[in-house]
Amino acid sequence: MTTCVPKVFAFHEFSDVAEAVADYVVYAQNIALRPKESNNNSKRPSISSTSVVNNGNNLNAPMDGLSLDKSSRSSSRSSSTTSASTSISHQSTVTVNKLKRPKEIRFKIAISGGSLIQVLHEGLLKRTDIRWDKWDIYFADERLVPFESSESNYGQSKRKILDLIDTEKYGTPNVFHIDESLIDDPQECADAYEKVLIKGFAGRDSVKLPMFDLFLLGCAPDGHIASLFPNFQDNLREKYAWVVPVENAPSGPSNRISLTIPIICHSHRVSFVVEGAVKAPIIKTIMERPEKGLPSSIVNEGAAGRVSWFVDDDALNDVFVLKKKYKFREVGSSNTTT
Ligand SMILES: O=C(O)[C@H](O)[C@@H](O)[C@H](O)[C@H](O)COP(=O)(O)O
Repeated sequence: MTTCVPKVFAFHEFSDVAEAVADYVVYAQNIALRPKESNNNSKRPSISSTSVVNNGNNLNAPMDGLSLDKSSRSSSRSSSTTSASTSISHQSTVTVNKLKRPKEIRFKIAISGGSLIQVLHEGLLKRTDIRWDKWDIYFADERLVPFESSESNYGQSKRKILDLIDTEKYGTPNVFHIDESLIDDPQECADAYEKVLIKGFAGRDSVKLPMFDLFLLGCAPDGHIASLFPNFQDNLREKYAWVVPVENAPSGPSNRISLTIPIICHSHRVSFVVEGAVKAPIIKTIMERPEKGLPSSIVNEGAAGRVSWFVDDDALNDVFVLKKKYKFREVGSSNTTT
């Protein structure tokens, strides 16, 4: 493995980490939403947007009128054939075909569990420039426990972030969580979540691999990221599956599912958020000994140039790495290239 040096943004305090991460999230959001939005708005057919999961309540609703699933697409095709007999419906069919149903631009983000949820709670909820109604939120991994458990990544993010959004003001994000009824069967659960991803990204990237605008990860003291553990080589080497089942995890709930390394590394941006002295030894290994092949080192290498670390000074104690000062953007700005 070659040595890849990611950007490492260092902070004195936890609250500074939270503010910078929130700033970076908004920056990624603005980049994702800005470029094509003005092009598409004028041409967009009047098909209204409906959430897949509004705060996680309904996984089966259609994603939105502009990103139809396969069955919806084929039914719209067949209705265009049958409606060709009247000039009005023919006209509207032609219009829709001409416009090729431009996809609504969404900000697609994956988040992990653990302390990251608290970081996002502190950083995001006070921002006034988050366009929550444009967010599609997925989970980097999930512990297979009931949502009401404090160990559930979705459950925690719902309680600490999603339920606290002022949705009257900012709208409601689409939230894509696992199927809670499958928590006793990791393989089934992983397969079902992969289907959720396929549906959510259909058409966007030809579904070769989903491309998240931002993939947010923590890193545990044992070196696991998402639910990819250092010694689980099969999972770390997985090339084809987007989501893998994890059994007998060495820490926390033993059954989990996790998005895989190729999905993480295919993201536009990948950020690690790590704080606390307890993390210093593992950060030292990740940064100084990439040849050990810890999951984070694999991502540093696989997504080279797109990886940033938001770390407090405690977690960087005795770590030999070039620290950068994080430069806050102006609200609404997306004019930097980090
Ligand atoms: O479900 C999980 O286990 C998490 O998604 C995991 O990958 C987390 O990010 C790390 O364990 C770090 O957690 P802490 O930040 O709480 O140490």
